[in-house]
Amino acid sequence: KEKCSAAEAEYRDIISNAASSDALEAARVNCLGRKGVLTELLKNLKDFTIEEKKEAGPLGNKIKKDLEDAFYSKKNALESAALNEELAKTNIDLTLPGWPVANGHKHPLTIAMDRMTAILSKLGFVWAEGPQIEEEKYNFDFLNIPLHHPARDVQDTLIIGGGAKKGMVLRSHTSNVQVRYMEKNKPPLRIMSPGKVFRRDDIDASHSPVFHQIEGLYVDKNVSLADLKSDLTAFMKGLFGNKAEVRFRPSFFPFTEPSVEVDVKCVFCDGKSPCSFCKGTGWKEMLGAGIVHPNVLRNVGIDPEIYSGYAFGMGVERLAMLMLGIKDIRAFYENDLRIWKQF
Ligand SMILES: CNC(=O)COc1cccc(Nc2cc(Cl)ccn2)c1
Repeated sequence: KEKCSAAEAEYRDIISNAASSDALEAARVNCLGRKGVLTELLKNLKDFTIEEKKEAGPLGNKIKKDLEDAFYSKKNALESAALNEELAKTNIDLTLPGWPVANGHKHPLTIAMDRMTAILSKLGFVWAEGPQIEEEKYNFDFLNIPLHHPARDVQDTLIIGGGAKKGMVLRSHTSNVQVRYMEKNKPPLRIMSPGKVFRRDDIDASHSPVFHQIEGLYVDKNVSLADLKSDLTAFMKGLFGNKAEVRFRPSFFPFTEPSVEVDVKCVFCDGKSPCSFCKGTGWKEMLGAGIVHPNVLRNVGIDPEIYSGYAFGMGVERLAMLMLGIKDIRAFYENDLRIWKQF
């Protein structure tokens, strides 16, 4: 009993004065290791009587446990002291938050395009694509746009040079896809053609030489303005919500007769207070449409006596600017993260 207490006192002293974890570990082995001082002392227990063991056993184990705890807590203290000393030397503040990980997201034009094509595909329109560099005949002639039509003037359309590319233009709408599709497929057909289109426009807040459009075309038997009105109303309600009000106004396009402009009631004002969105008219023009002109059907070999169809076209930037409240079309192409981080 005296020897154990003496050993305990001695090692408590060694522990409290231990200057390094190596010295501490060496002392632990000397005391509690296989050949340790205390281990050797406790081996004497086996020669004691049952009575003596009853008292000495628990006492010996308590001393052993207390010393183990003392070694352990001193080891912790030495290590954390060493770490704090290390940290004190550097000026790294470990409590600072980490760098925020910026989550990417789709470009707003892609978001707008996805929304429009998702609604149109639910309305049964199949996605069709075609060339951006197009023959004049598919961009103009087949669409009943006569040679003298201003749309064909060089100031409106980007003409690709002579040589092999003679008579080629950068398409000014995606109608070329519809024309090519009608040449190869017989009615009934119901297609949409999203894509990039080009105009000879100087870039400013509301014009860009490159922008995006979606066109739709439905050709079948007995297609009428009623089909056009119900389908486009569904499309507008899909885009602006079920409560959206839609208005059809007469218009003109060489490739449709009759032609209409489709307006949506202004969502920001009731049309009374002057609002920048609808210029106080209470309505916002969203897309153009019409019944496909019989000449166009004839040009692609579809008999207008048997078949009829409607078509429509809509700008994507226009919708994206409305959806996001963006005033300047150039924002879509300048990739200024200060803008796009807001969405
Ligand atoms: C941005 N686009 C607009 O404001 C108006 O676009 C429109 C209007 C009416 C019809 C069409 N497309 C079309 C295509 C064929 Cl193949 C035949 C007849 N029409 C595009």
